[in-house]
Amino acid sequence: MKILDLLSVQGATPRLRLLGSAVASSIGGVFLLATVNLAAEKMAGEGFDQVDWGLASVFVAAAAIYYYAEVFLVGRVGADLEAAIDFLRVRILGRIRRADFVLLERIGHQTLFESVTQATQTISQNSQFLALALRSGILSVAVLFYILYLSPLAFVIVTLGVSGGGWVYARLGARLHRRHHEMMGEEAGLFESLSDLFDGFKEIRLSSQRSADFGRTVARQCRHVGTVRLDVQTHIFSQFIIGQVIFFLLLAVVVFAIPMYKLGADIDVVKVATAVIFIVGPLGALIHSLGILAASNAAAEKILRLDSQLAEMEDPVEQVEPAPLPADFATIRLSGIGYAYEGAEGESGFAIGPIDLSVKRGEVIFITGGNGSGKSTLMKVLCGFYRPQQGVIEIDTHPIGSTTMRSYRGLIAAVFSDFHLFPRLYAIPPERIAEAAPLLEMLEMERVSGLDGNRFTRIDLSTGQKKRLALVVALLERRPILVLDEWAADQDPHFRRRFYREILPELRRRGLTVIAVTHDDSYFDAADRRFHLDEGRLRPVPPSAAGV
Ligand SMILES: Nc1ncnc2c1ncn2[C@@H]1O[C@H](COP(=O)(O)OP(=O)(O)OP(=O)(O)O)[C@@H](O)[C@H]1O
Repeated sequence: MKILDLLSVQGATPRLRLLGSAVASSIGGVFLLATVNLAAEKMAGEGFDQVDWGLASVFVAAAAIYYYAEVFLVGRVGADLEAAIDFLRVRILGRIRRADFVLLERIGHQTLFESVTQATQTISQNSQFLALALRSGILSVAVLFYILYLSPLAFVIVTLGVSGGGWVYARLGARLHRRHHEMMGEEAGLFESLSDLFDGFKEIRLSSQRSADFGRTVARQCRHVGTVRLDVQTHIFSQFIIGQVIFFLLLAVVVFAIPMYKLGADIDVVKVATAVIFIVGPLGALIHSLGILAASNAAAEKILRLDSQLAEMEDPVEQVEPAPLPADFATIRLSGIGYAYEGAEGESGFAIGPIDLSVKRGEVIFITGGNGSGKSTLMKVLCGFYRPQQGVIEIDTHPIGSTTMRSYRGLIAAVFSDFHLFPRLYAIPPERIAEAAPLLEMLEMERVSGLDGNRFTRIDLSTGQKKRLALVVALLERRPILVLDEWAADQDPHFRRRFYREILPELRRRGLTVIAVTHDDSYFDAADRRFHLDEGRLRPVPPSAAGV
């Protein structure tokens, strides 16, 4: 069971603790049953005015063992599972941070998100059912052994009855599970339609035919959800009733069938009947919790699979101590750089290169190119996310390889076209945060947002405004190379002008090397040099050339 593997992720102790307390709780339970039976037998033989204090003490001790083992079991398993989930979550987040970029892109955002949030939530919410299932299973087996002790024949009969009943009950449970899934699917469809109603409100209002058709579709969905839900509730109720009937049948076999076939001499019917009544609770709990545990088990499998997948994806660059690069470097050089995506089966993927580019420190370089010409791909190679399959990147005479890659990445600050603005500043020392105010002013953001400690006071802004804040963060990092991918595309004409005519020259004055992807042909003169990318090939554009 994957959920048990998950429990042992930090060592075998939690698993042993779980097993130990489940066994203790079951022993307590069986002792309770045996003492009641013994006391009843004594009373039947010696009269009702006799209290056997010895047996009463055993009963109290068994009850105490049962109680404490149960409390410990449920509390401890929850805590152990929670600790295992925390441990794995942190490990997975760390492995994501250190994973190879290309492989991580392949896994996809959705899988990562589901595994780290939804799957862990499913396990946390149902943690007590693991304890319940284990304790109920052991207790049921222990009671069966008690019946075996009372009479081997009764044991065979009850075991057959319990197995048959369990099989019928489990089959009903599987059908219920399927219907439950169906119901969740139908409900998800209904929620999707509801969010369509809000997101597509304008489109729906614009066309009365679409509005009427949408209304009919949603009404049909509502009716269907209602029908499936009713069916699920009926299934739950009939499963419960059938469970009760199976139990009564088992009791009838013990109380009527055994004496009828004159087997009573061999069997103490009253004691066995008490044991059967006693076993019903744990059996019901076992079947119920096994159904719920299936969901936790699937969630545990998902997390553990992702964890081991990520373990194999660790970027080799993260495993070596980075070698430093000269802080006062003069040139970044790309020589014969080539990178190709893996294509679909039998086809070759998009490729860039061979690319030769040499950028002097303090230069402002523009890169232009049509849609799909490979600009973002080149930026990812330049930033060291994609390792070039051919050629070499050099900082002065230092080639960038596994040992220097982390130091190289540390020279670059960037705002990508699909940038993310973090609501707080990470790894910016407190004394440098004061530099944010003039930067916010330079980017005309001082009245829109600001910093409260290391958090932005507002980030629910337009894309252009968020990009300005992302540039503030990039500049606060004080790295010598600034990479901007279509940064000005979302700015209004006034600010775009300000960016090319005032901000870029100011960045140049500060000594920053700027490599910017841009389409703004009115401002091409703001660059020291311009290059054009066409189907993955980079060529220099003479200063006199207008447009592309
Ligand atoms: N992860 C990927 N796997 C396979 N192919 C990719 C991947 N990312 C991009 N491509 C392909 O590479 C080509 C170049 O994409 P890229 O994003 O580098 O171009 P771009 O010049 O930045 O385009 P745009 O200006 O439209 O953003 C496209 O054909 C794209 O489909």
